[in-house]
Amino acid sequence: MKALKHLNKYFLKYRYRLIIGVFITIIAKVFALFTPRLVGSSINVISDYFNDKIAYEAFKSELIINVLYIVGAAVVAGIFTFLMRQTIINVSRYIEYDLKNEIYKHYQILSLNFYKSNRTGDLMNRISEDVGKVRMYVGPALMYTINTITLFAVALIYMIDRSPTLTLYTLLPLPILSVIIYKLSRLINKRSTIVQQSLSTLSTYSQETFSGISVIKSYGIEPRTNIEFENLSAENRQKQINLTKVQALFFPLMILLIGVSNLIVIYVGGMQYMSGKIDHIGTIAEFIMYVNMLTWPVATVGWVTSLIQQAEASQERINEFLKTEPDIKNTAKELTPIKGDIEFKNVSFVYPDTNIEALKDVSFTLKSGKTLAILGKTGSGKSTILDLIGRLYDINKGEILIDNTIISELNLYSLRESIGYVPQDAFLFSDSIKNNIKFGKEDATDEDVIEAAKNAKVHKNIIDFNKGYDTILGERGITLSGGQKQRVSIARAIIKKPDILLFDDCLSAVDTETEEKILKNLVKLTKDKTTIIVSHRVSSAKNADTIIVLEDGKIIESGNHESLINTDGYYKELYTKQLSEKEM
Ligand SMILES: Nc1ncnc2c1ncn2[C@@H]1O[C@H](COP(=O)(O)OP(=O)(O)OP(=O)(O)O)[C@@H](O)[C@H]1O
Repeated sequence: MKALKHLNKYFLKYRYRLIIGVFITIIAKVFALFTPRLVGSSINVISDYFNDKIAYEAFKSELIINVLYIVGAAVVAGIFTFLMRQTIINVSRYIEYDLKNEIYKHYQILSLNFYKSNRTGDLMNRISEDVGKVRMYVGPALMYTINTITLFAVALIYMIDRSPTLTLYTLLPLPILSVIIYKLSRLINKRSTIVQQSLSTLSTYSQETFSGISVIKSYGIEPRTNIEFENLSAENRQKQINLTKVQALFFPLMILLIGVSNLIVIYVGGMQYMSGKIDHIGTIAEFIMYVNMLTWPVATVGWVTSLIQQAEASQERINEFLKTEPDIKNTAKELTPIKGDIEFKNVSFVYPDTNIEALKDVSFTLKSGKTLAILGKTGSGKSTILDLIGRLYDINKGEILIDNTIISELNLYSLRESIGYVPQDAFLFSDSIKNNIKFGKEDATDEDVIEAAKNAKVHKNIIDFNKGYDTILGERGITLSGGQKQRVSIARAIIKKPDILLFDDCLSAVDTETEEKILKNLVKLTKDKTTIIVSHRVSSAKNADTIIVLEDGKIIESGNHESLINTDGYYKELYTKQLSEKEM
């Protein structure tokens, strides 16, 4: 129960609703238990009439009054049972909502590394399935526990009042029932978890094949994927059948145990009536009703126990993430406006998850308003430099200074707010093109959006779509070409008018002519902004104030276009090669 303590703050938050819920439950049960008493006394009236103890008129009026009471008690119990669900189950929905928000908010502050070391499916599971299991504890488990306690307390008073011996015999099979249901519930849960796991494998497999459908089709491997799906599906079917087997045992077992209890009541009650230990025959009917009313709550004790165990395990998994601290911490509480001077002083960086040393002793200075181009082979560490400027990771050695302040001492949100980042792999949300561009600046007007799209040379493409800027993009923007996606992504960054602009090889899918036009616009737009362009093309780098060439995490060349084409090395080689390609 230690993990579940996390929920106490929510119980406290909704304490008034819960207290009302408890009262309502008690009232509902008290009224529900009137029925057996009234049925018992009705049978006594009938028996008295047949034994000539009362006259016909008295018999008739007493019976009618009893029937009216039964109807009245049932109506009141029904209304209060409805209200019981409306209070306690509603509270569980509120807590579920709060807990989901708490987890989501926490996910948002966790660092990139957390997302690298945990699978998306796991993150999703903890916020959906695990929260769902915890809700069963704060809702149904709590409600059934109050229900059972109240029902037992009230019923016991009534039963002992009628016959203590018969009460003992009636209650005897109930603990056995509870233990059996507990064992069965555990088995059901175990098998349900196995079914859930197999379902999630099945859906992950289908999701992946749908996302990669073009690869599957172009390689003609549909039959192979069909067989694999069929195999996974068959495995799932078998697991579902195994689950159904134990589920099917649940109700027959209940019926069997209720039957045994009823037999005991009839036999022991009958014997006691014959021997005169029970005065009225109606008591036997009353006890039969108690058995039927108490069996389900007793069965729920076993069920509730296993619900609590599951909730405990789920909450433990949730707490594990909630307790995870972000690797990147914001130490400056005050906002720190950024001008845009960037300096790397002997920076070395090792990725914590792979231990790859991506940067080795890298130093450069970039004054605010100037442009730096970074070139180098794949895997040489270009994107890593951009990630470090956005403080997606903290460095292991050296110093990164922004406006002469160590990056970790700046307010994290001010730093990121001042950056417009265009990633290598353009990611667009399943939303309209307009909203995807506005993502960079929520209060942007339609004119701002159009201007940004024009500067990114994507406006003409957008207005060619039937719905123009309102065109909805599918998952990962599948309706756009690679180059169009890159340009929408550029528009998203420049609309923000940030002080620092980071372009990570974001013109790779654009033809050289469009690239030229975009670069021309960027020269105007980035005049007074610190800009870093990562590229594999000399054409993107040549206008930069400084160019650095990376190899294996180290700077091997640096200078400007003029100086570098006059020095033998990677840049000159690339320039000559790309120039001859252009001439061809
Ligand atoms: N998130 C990461 N976790 C672990 N290792 C990484 C991560 N990102 C990059 N690396 C490794 O760090 C090295 C530098 O990668 P980086 O992405 O900075 O290269 P790059 O020059 O931008 O490459 P490209 O031109 O292909 O984009 C590579 O060896 C890469 O495998």
